[in-house]
Amino acid sequence: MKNIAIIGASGYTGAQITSLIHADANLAVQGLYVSENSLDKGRKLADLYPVYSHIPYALSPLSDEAKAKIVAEADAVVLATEHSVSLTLAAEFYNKGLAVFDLSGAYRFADVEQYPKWYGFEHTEQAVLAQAVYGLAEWNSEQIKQTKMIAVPGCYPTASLTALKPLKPFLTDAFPVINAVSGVTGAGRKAQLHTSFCEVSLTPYGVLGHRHQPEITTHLGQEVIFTPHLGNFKRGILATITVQLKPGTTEADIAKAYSVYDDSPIVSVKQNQFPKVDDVVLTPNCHLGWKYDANTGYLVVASAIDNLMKGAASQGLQCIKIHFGV
Ligand SMILES: NC(=O)C1=CN([C@@H]2O[C@H](COP(=O)(O)OP(=O)(O)OC[C@H]3O[C@@H](n4cnc5c(N)ncnc54)[C@H](OP(=O)(O)O)[C@@H]3O)[C@@H](O)[C@H]2O)C=CC1
Ligand SMILES: CC(=O)N[C@@H](CCC(=O)OP(=O)(O)O)C(=O)O
Repeated sequence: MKNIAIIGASGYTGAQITSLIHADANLAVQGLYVSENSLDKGRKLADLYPVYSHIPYALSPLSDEAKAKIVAEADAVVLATEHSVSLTLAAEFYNKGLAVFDLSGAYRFADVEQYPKWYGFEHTEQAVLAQAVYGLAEWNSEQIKQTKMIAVPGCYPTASLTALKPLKPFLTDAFPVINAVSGVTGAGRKAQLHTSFCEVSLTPYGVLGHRHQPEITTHLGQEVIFTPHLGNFKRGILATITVQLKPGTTEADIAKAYSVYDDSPIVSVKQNQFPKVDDVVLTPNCHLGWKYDANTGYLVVASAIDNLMKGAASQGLQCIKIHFGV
């Protein structure tokens, strides 16, 4: 049995991963934590989310005593906190010997120069960063076993990289074009004008400047054009990707490339049939669908995930289970 502390447990991804860990026979919840001055400290998770009425734990403030208790009792921490909070907490717990599963972007780039540009801070924890592995579970399982610092990928990069990585041998210099729509939970639980009911419609944002563009580029090893959109639904991401493949690439080549997922219980692939967000919401699954025009060399592949599940919490759980071998 592995004991897991969840920090940021009152947020959308934190509550989701709490429910997954609570349901797992090989894992136990050491405790749920929020910031020291949180308005929710002392409240039960079930009071915030009645859907989790079966989960008995209350939210504790992350005081120095709470941190000492985590170090004494837990095997790992999940950080479901914003990037700058994860930056320091990850190093604190990693340096005390715990495994760290960070859902934020604070450890996803090996190159420290990316952080001021995309996250607005200097990376102050370079020794820990050097140990970090990108937790794209289907691709990096060996490294996830071997390090205690796992940077769980972002939601859009998970959808995009799962679709594009098998195609790597067939890519040319032409940038894949990724158009992706996310549900509003992607922006987290805190109140913000642009995510309020009357404001949400369907619109692109972060055009030619979203931090997930360099994340996808880095972990694909190829430049991409990435345009996210906010849609008027709660959960889920649909990424539709258009890419021109090397001359001579055949349908059989593409089918063979995607057969890398044949044994995956999570990723399923269909030819000439496209996924729907509703079919993956509340599941850990990624559904891919592709169609290829051999005359022009253009391939369209669509990738659907639940942003809070495969895009964060269930991928975090995959990483925990791979890391601990449970
Ligand atoms: N939402 C999504 O679809 C995805 C999110 N992510 C990433 O996961 C992380 C969490 O996102 P999300 O769940 O949406 O965020 P939320 O805003 O919903 O939740 C943030 C949580 O962090 C807590 N928190 C804030 N400050 C501190 C602190 N100093 N110490 C301890 N806890 C703190 C908050 O509680 P309180 O303020 O009351 O203390 C809350 O529980 C972010 O880095 C996000 O970028 C990654 C993939 C997908
Ligand atoms: C709809 C929405 O706002 N989505 C978030 C992405 C959430 C996520 O995956 O991101 P991290 O890289 O922050 O972990 C955004 O565009 O910033």
